[in-house]
Amino acid sequence: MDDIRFAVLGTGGIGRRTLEVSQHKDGLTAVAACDRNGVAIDHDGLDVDELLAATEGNIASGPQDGGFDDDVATDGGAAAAKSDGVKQHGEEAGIIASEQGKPTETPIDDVIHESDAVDAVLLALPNLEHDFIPRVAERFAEADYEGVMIDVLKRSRVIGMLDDREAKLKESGITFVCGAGATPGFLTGAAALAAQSFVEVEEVEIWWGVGLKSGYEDNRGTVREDIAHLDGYDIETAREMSEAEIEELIDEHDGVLEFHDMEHADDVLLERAGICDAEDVHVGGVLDVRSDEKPTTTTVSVTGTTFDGETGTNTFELDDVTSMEANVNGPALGYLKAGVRNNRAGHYGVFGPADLMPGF
Ligand SMILES: NC(=O)c1ccc[n+]([C@@H]2O[C@H](COP(=O)([O-])OP(=O)(O)OC[C@H]3O[C@@H](n4cnc5c(N)ncnc54)[C@H](O)[C@@H]3O)[C@@H](O)[C@H]2O)c1
Repeated sequence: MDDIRFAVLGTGGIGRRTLEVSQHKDGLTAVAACDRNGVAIDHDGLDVDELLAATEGNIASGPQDGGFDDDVATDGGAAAAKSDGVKQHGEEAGIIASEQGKPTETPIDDVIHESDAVDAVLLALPNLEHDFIPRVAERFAEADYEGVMIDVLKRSRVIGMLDDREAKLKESGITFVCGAGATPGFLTGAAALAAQSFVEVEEVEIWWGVGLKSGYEDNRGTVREDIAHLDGYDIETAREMSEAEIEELIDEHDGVLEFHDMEHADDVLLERAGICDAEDVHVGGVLDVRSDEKPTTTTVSVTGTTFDGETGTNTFELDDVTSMEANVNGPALGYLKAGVRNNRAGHYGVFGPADLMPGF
């Protein structure tokens, strides 16, 4: 495939790693990156090493602003976080610490402005407002962007919000690949593949384990969103929590959070690919922020009936040594490349990870 020029929106825990992993893949050139405070653009290719070094331990994390009609980078809770002494927040954080970065109040619009020279945009933005990512997609469509957009969002309900905008995206020439991280994403694709033995799928069980000790500082955005899946919490309460409140909650659980029946889009993404009903998909897992070792092995189990009447369970298992960062960003970039192949073939609209696997 020809060289792919790509942009990353959001250079927090995930976006930084996307840039890093892209250096190990053929044909990918990062030409733009932004966070809430700044933007870096170089059509000949960003100096990724410099950008990563400048933002190491210094990401502009925290809840995104709620301003949907523009992308004014208000502090969105970062001031509260700063007063808690968390180093990666504050006015000087993130991309503007890089010599390639420029401060801006309109980081996403600045990337949209350059999007004629961009083949793919990876959205590693927070999902603490359900329609934030769909609205960003719409803004690219309104600017007649032609190319790929891909996100690593988790919440089931967001897929419908993207589908609602599909006509606009198609008209613009956008191939939007949604839910293409680890889960949903990698594991959704694995479930679609595992389902091929069966003519009828009864159940899909996804059980993940993540150990984040050395990556905890960099992944606070993800941890905050995961907290919204605990009993008694939702996206609004998680968004409003101070860093101190999050630490308190983590202390109460001795650093280990266990999740059941998560609203993960694997369910709707498998249903829209015709594999099973959304209600037959169950996602849960264990997050340990005090150990690098996975607290449990990540597995995908697909139970179904074969054409000749046998009932069986196909299981896909990740090695415990593969990190969350490897399992989100490798697949995200793989799905980005699959998206570009489709876009160049004129396939526009909204696609899930299971749509890019063998059909069912
Ligand atoms: N599907 C999966 O397997 C999977 C796994 C991990 C994380 N995620 C998701 O990835 C997303 C990113 O997580 P993270 O840990 O990198 O978060 P983070 O908080 O570390 O990073 C978010 C980035 O977005 C930027 N940002 C916020 N508001 C912005 C705005 N208005 N304009 C421009 N930039 C803005 C921030 O400055 C930051 O750089 C989350 O939604 C998380 O749930 C998905």
